[in-house]
Amino acid sequence: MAAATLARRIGRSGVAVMKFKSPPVNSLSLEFLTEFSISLEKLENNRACRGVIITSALPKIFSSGLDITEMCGKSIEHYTEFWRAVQEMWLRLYGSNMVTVAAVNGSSPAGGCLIALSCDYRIMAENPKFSIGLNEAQLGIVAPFWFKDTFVNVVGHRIAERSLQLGSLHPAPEAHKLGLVDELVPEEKLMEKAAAVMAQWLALPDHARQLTKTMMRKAVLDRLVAHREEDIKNFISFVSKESIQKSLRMYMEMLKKKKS
Ligand SMILES: CCCC/C=C\CC(=O)SCCNC(=O)CCNC(=O)[C@H](O)C(C)(C)COP(=O)(O)OP(=O)(O)OC[C@H]1O[C@@H](n2cnc3c(N)ncnc32)[C@H](O)[C@@H]1OP(=O)(O)O
Repeated sequence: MAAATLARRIGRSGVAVMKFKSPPVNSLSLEFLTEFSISLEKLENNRACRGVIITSALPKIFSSGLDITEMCGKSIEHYTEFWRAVQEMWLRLYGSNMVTVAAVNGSSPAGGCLIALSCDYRIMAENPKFSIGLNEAQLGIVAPFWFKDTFVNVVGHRIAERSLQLGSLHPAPEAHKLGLVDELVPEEKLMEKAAAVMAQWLALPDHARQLTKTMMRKAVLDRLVAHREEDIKNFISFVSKESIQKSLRMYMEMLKKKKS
């Protein structure tokens, strides 16, 4: 892979630490997603690895979500490959047998939030400037059903419905109040806390924890597996619309203008 997006380390405790490192904002490009899925697969197949802590090596950003440039002005073939990579990443992470802990050390909109939601436990730095949420509606796009299902499974139907319709990005304290993240800690204590939570989860017998996790998540995972090709077609048809392309271009321009 050309870009070193991730670093991995498996300690004696059987815990890997994955650090997103794709400047400037850890956006989820096709290359990033592919590398992330391959790393997850390798860890999953490594018997020495029982858990993974996911965090960012960049200051202030966990992940800025899907790379919007991958969804702008590209070919049908590219959209197909990109969306399959997004699906693959989620199927691997949400369906992982490992204990997965997100140490959210920065903002985490949309696809970045999905990554955190797909873990077993979320700890966020208690900085009110950091926000998290599925803000797709703000971009004029719609979070697919499996993003929504993952969100509902974490916060419940009512909170998910309101937050999704409004495309809300919740500052860390609000995200904690809503149950979107499980704990807030000072940023400098994030990794120490993640390791302590991991140790607590790993104290249980793997088979019992894994079967329970599968029981809780199987219906949602199976739904995407059964409708994967249809979901790709829906994505292509949606993202190819001129009105959606215009919304995405305007959003990118707004991001650039914000700087000047
Ligand atoms: C049917 C479709 C379903 C799709 C499902 C999911 C959709 C998504 O995940 S869409 C992505 C949603 N993400 C966002 O809305 C976040 C957008 N970004 C931001 O709000 C800010 O960039 C952020 C808070 C993350 C960081 O702020 P800053 O530290 O101030 O950085 P900048 O805003 O200056 O950004 C630096 C640089 O990165 C570019 N950028 C940011 N986000 C993305 C992105 N998601 N994809 C591609 N590029 C991104 C930004 O434009 C800047 O570029 P330059 O101006 O060229 O430096």
